[in-house]
Amino acid sequence: MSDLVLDSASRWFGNVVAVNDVSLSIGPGVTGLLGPNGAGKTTLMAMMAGYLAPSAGSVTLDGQPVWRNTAIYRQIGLVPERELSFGYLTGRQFVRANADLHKLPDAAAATERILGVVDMVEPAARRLDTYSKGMRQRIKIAAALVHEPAVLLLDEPFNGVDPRQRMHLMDLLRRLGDQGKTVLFSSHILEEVERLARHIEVVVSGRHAASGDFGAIRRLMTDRPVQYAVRSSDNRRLAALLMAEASVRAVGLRKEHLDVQVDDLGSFAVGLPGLARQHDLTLFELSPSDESLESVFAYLVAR
Ligand SMILES: Nc1ncnc2c1ncn2[C@@H]1O[C@H](COP(=O)(O)OP(=O)(O)OP(=O)(O)O)[C@@H](O)[C@H]1O
Repeated sequence: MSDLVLDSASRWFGNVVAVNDVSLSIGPGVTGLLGPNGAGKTTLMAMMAGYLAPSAGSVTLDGQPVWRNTAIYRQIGLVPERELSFGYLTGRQFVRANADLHKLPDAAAATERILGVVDMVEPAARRLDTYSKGMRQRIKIAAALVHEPAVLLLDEPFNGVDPRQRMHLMDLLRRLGDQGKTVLFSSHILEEVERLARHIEVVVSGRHAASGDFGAIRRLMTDRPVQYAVRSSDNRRLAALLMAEASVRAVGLRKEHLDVQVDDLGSFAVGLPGLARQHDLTLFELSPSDESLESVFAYLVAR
């Protein structure tokens, strides 16, 4: 099974609400936790791993509360975003220390086994401070998996990792998901999440904003109204023409340009040049005015 369930979970720090009334359920396979910086992803993962108590609501694994539950800690591995602070240890010593902390009956064998899984047997004799970013991620994953937990949580595992190592890491996580582990990784990059996750949970400003497979999330993001700045040889006349277009939701006449809110991006972009030509207008500029990821997320929250 291995279902992680958050039920109206909140976490605040003084008067900062980092996680606000989040309810969601994460099962076996790979799930992506998508959200912009500061959305509360790290706080959510710390609560899921039992490192932080929820201020309200609950976090359970297969019905058991995670917080202060040693039996449940054995079922969970967390790969934090922060860098390793034991650069003087070899990869093998670092993983072994984690095996010892878990009091594994054969810590040496468990260490060798997991070094093999993450493909780090050969570099394991070297010090951590000689590793590339991708290798550091893999050794952190080995340390989080050495006790064979059913759940693996990874905070921004691909940040700063080069493309080849990223593929390697993605393959590893995919394999773990296929083996039936519950794998949850956070990211602020939609493309990254789309490539790997069977299921996506979106959080924005501490709130749960959306949930679904990548098709559903992509549709939510591309079907949203988009605002364009348009400049032409006669903005006033173009505004009147645009108002009659089905794909246009609103037009604002500014000093130098038009703000055009578009529902259907595809047909607007295809139709605009023809419309201008037909009425002898010249287009000088067509540029999206709110394409930041933050605005996409803001739309999802406001729905
Ligand atoms: N220990 C803390 N004390 C005070 N505020 C905190 C603490 N931890 C997190 N916060 C605040 O809670 C909010 C969510 O932070 P969190 O780190 O969980 O977000 P995030 O989505 O992981 O972002 P990032 O990817 O930038 O780390 C932020 O406003 C942050 O400043």
